[in-house]
Amino acid sequence: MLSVIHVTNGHALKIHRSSRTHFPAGVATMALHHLLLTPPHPFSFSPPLLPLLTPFSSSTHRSISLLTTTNPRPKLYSTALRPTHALLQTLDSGSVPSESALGDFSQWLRKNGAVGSSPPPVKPSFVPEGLGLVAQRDLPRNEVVVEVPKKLWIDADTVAASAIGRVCGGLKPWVAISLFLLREKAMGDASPWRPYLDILPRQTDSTIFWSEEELLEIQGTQLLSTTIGVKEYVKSEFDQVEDAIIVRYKDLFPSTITFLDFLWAFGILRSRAFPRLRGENLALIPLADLINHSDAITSGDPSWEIKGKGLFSRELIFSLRTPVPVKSGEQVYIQFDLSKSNAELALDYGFIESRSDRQAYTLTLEISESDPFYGDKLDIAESNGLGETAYFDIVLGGSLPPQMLPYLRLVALGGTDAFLLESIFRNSVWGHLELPVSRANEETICRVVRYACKSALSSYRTTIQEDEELINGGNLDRRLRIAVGVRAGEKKVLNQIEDIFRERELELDGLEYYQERRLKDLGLTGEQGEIIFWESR
Ligand SMILES: C[S@@+](CC[C@H](N)C(=O)[O-])C[C@H]1O[C@@H](n2cnc3c(N)ncnc32)[C@H](O)[C@@H]1O
Repeated sequence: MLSVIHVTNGHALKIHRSSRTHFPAGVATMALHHLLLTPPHPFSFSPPLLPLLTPFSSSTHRSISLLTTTNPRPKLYSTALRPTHALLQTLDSGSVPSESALGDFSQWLRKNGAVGSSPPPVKPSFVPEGLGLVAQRDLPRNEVVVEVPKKLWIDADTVAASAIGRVCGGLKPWVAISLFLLREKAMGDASPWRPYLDILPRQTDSTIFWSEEELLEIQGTQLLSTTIGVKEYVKSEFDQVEDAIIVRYKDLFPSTITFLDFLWAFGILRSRAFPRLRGENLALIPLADLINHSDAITSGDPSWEIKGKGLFSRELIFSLRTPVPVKSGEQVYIQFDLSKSNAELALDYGFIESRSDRQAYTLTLEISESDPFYGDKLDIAESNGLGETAYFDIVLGGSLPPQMLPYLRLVALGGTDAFLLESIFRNSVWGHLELPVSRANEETICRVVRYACKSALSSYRTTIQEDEELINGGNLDRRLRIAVGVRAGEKKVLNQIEDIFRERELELDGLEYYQERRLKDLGLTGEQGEIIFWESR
């Protein structure tokens, strides 16, 4: 899968395109295993998938055909019920429940004590983003808007206490909760969760739900590789659980559960679980999960907490606050996650932002196993918190991650510079790598990175200019807007990286390298860098 660029000193520097959201066959399982098990981390979605130097591969196309949902998007609105908000009219109505379903849900919440004070500060309502929470009076900053008792959460405890609890014991929480949701859904009226399940969208605009045609709009992007990787991961989890649980305990699962059902459940959990309620703590919190995201909320502080209530604080409740004052009739919003890139927002939630620091590209660098200095380089990388593969997220307008240049220099190290790999330098080598090592080494990294960027840029179907014309023209379908925004953002970051290394290449003659620094330290160079000779009589 990896593209290998041969460098002059006889060993190979592997560099390939990747994304924080890429999943190669080999590491997909591991990386994705953490997907819902760990809190979001910039690198939790990082493994490489598509080689940087090859165009969109045919195997990728096969993966898309295999995994793309072909579900027609159902229309749930009658014309009469269609909301009048301008944006809502352009929303795919398949993602919005009926008014009667919303009424039943509100009643269910009241019955189960989930609305808090009376009258409730917010009301679940139709909003441009589907459903949302609308203020019923002026709300000051930090006012609690929703309190949901634990008995209404859907988490591992809910599954354990249910009829399928005894067969879900060893499953990952997200897999167990997915099976629970699908079984309860199939039970219809017999399920106490029906009012909640009925208001969940059939799909979001997450790229995991895009058609093959829609995915073509992100051809060449890291987002596409990630999306395919995620779907492959969900498929592999489904295949396992299908044999081990669904078929084996047929009596517990009276209706067929398909991969697309399972993917729906995955998408629901991914888009609705609050960031710290993932992994082992994964939970769906009905009502609170109707809160939408706004980029106008710039504080990263979580707007919620779990606290004890009732006699001796025994009952746990999920409490959601408004991070800013909200006027009556306006929607309450929170900030979902400041650290997510547009690709992550698109994958998890199905929207993106225009802020430049959401536009990112992940370079994946690797120490080749065929490198004659593989062992030494790996040892040095590991001593500095990196590994055989390292992922570097580069943000539009931001500088290169501090460890990227030393790692690049390490990977490219060889020839007459290889002495730095000897064990006597082990404690100081990283310090040396933080500065240019030699002209040959610095030239190699510039050449390789520039080549990698150009190759990546050549795999997109459109130019930045074409994308910008589309964006400025307006009237784009929501998914196309996401596609165009993400592909334009990736290309801008790639151009930025290319520019950095082009400029550096022009400065190669003016840089100070290891040998000059060393001579200087020993007092063997003059003011102008000339070498001082001693003549013996
Ligand atoms: C936690 S749920 C919020 C409730 C959701 N609107 C619904 O109808 O059930 C997150 C989902 O809401 C939608 N959403 C939230 N904030 C959004 C925004 N700023 N722009 C577009 N869609 C948004 C996306 O579909 C996202 O996956």
